[in-house]
Amino acid sequence: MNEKDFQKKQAALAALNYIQTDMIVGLGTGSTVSYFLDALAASQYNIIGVTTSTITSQRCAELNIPIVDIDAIDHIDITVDGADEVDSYLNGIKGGGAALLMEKIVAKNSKENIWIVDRSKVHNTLGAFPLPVEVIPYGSGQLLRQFANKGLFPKLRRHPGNNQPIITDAGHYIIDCHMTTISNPYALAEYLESQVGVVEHGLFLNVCDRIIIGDNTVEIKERQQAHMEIN
Ligand SMILES: O=C(CO)[C@H](O)[C@H](O)COP(=O)(O)O
Repeated sequence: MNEKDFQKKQAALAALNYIQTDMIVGLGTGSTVSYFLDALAASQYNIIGVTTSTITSQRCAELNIPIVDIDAIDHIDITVDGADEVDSYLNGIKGGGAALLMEKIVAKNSKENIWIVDRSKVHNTLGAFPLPVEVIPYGSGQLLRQFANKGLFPKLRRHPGNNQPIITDAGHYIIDCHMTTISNPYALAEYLESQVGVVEHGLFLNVCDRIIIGDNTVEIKERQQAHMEIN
């Protein structure tokens, strides 16, 4: 196991400390969450999961973790998810695994959100990781043009093998915006949310309550209060 995977696993194991029997647990998507699912399946906790992607549902089936439809429950106690990048305010970029829409729906309906990450994902400012934006296929070429004019350096995400556009679980495309630095994530989120054809974006602002950074010694940071950019 390489250093990054070691850190992911350490963070995932530490997240188990926040789980209690009978909880309804939101289950994110990605390789870090996969370590968490392994740990959860091996634990004594009797939980019900709410999944954020087909792939996580499949992993739960393999591991015998019971899951429930999000609309069949009235609350989610806690969600454990990964992230692609996190800043010092615990804001983040998600969607590297194309699951950002369901991840955001589950997160917004959770009483508490924990992100588990390796140290390479923690930066002062967001933008090093390309920002995924989930869009309706119809008119996506127009959005690509608008985003380019806005200086967002957009690129339609395609399968490396056949070069076809990636289709999300909800049937949408992903446009990755390669900006390098996002100076005002709040303004960018507002712009993206105002564009017709944009379904959701990967900026998760004031969502994460606690981040667990895996390392030889696990570091845990808690969000103190909502952070708002003042223009
Ligand atoms: O947002 C996500 C999927 O849409 C993942 O949480 C994110 O991509 C992190 O993945 P990994 O744990 O594999 O690095």
